[in-house]
Amino acid sequence: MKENKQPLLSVNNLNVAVQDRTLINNLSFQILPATLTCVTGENGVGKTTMVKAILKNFNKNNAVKVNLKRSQLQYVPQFRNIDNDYPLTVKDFISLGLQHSIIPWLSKREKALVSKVIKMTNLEALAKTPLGNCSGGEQQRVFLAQALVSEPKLLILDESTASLDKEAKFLLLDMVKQVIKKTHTAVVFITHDPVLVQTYGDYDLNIYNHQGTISKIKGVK
Ligand SMILES: Nc1ncnc2c1ncn2[C@@H]1O[C@H](COP(=O)(O)OP(=O)(O)OP(=O)(O)O)[C@@H](O)[C@H]1O
Repeated sequence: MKENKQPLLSVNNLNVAVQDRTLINNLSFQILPATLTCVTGENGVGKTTMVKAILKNFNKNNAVKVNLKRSQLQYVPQFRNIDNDYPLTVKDFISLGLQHSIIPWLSKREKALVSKVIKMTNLEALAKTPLGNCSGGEQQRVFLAQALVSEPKLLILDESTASLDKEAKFLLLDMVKQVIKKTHTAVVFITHDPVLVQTYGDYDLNIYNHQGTISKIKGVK
């Protein structure tokens, strides 16, 4: 696939606030295709609120310029409580992420897409398992897969590895890197884990003292 170097997202002097409190002043950065940008900073600096501000301002003004359709941006949120008796199978849960056409059943193309994503996220053996029976690490892979079936160009992962053990964190990020390589999707990954930032990140968008600074991670070409 030929790489396009046009930014998918340009944030220009965005002020991020909750109620009357400004969390980040004049935030500016760009996201290029096929890159992994880590968003870092202490608890409460405004990382999740920044993502919500981007979604809220999506192409409404100059502060958030986006070179994609809304359906091409997927956000995997921080918390999802799946009860042990949650009945949907992994495959059915992933299919819910399809941008549905008018027909109520899955088309041939949609079925093929779901199968491709299940393979890509290494969930073949769990496809018929109820999601409630999956481990935390497996569930995170399923959430990733559900976001991927809509073929996003930009994927935002909010602390997707927070509850995972070390091995599962690395497995998930290995998978994310493979997806980036295969599909040129750009990933924005909110994380508190400096090892993951150094191991997998191309860029670090660090929020500190109400300012956001983006830098290339050492060793990245
Ligand atoms: N709807 C809201 N109303 C009032 N305050 C809010 C609201 N949402 C978030 N906040 C506050 O805004 C601040 C930033 O919250 P946010 O969740 O964006 O931080 P964060 O950097 O993502 O934190 P963490 O790393 O702990 O997830 C916090 O002080 C939080 O309490």
